[in-house]
Amino acid sequence: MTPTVEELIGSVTAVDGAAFEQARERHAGLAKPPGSLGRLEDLGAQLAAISGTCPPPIPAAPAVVVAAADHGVHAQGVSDWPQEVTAAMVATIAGGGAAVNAIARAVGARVVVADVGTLRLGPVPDGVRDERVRSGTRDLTVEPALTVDECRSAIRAGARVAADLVAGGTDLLVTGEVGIANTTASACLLAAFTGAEPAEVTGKGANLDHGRTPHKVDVVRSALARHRADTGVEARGALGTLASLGGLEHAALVGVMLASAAARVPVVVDGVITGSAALAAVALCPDVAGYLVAGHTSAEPGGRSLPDRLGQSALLDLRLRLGEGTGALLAVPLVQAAARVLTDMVTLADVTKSASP
Ligand SMILES: Cc1cc2ncn([C@H]3O[C@H](COP(=O)(O)O)[C@@H](O)[C@H]3O)c2cc1C
Ligand SMILES: O=C(O)c1cccnc1
Repeated sequence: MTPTVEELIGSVTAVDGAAFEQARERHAGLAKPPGSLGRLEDLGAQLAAISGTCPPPIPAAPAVVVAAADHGVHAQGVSDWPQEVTAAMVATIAGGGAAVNAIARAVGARVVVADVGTLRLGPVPDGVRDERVRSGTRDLTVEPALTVDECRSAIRAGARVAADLVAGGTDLLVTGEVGIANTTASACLLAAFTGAEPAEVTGKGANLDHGRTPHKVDVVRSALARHRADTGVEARGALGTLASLGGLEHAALVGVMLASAAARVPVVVDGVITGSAALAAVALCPDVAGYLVAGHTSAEPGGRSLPDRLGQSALLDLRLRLGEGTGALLAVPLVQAAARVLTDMVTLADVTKSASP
């Protein structure tokens, strides 16, 4: 039985501050000038806090969950791509030919693509996990994109996928997504959860014609106005806000993050889309924040929203703006290296012992 959203939230405990301090102390004594491994030292300490052990386990079996769904807001002309591209990309990922597959192979990660709500007439193809909640969202400029019940179902779907992976040995989760028009829903979530102005978090997504970005900003602004007039972010709470403005893939990724955190498994977060889902997850369950690693800084305008909220610098900045989990996957070797440093290195005392005559 999949836990309810409240049960999922209740099963997440804060990361272990004592293990964090132990890792900090260990780093100070390793065979290097203290602090010289910079961001990698912070990451190693975070991994220790997540596992509650120092040294932390070295992640050996990473997996990316690519959650896929369509968006009613596409009707507002916010993407230059037809919605059929979402289902086509899902099939491409299942066939192993997308960017996420190439990069996952390079870093030794498993790829799981889950359809949580693409527009499709036929059955979900082989190799795609069928977790469909409904066919796309409603137009979020007109009405809430999802009912709270639909949002809960999508969160639970994502949690099921993550829990199954963890049960099968996955020890590092990576978030990915596809969904034409989902950078618009993401901009709405980023603005709602950070208080940023729509123009600060709305970009060209998958190459929206430059002249149409101001229209996309207007769409985000009117969606936020509609949402506030409906009931307001405060009144609806994090779940209501996610349902009102988010996509099925955003909600599913919230479930992935909750279930991973509940299992004390780190989650590497990708760009603005999975980042906006992460902001929703943290708003729903603040203890999730300790389990999240900002994989890279997306080149989209909202690329720094999640790293800033987590108080982290993202691990990579490669000017990526694709999604699918690509940037987060590229950061996987850094996560493994951060754990390995704490496991493999000898201490400064060992070095000075061997230096003495
Ligand atoms: C062929 C193709 C592959 C993609 N893979 C990820 N995205 C990315 O772009 C989409 C969001 O951009 P927008 O909001 O502008 O539609 C999402 O599917 C996202 O995953 C893709 C987009 C396309 C076109
Ligand atoms: O940062 C992302 O996740 C992103 C940016 C543009 C298009 N698709 C995804």
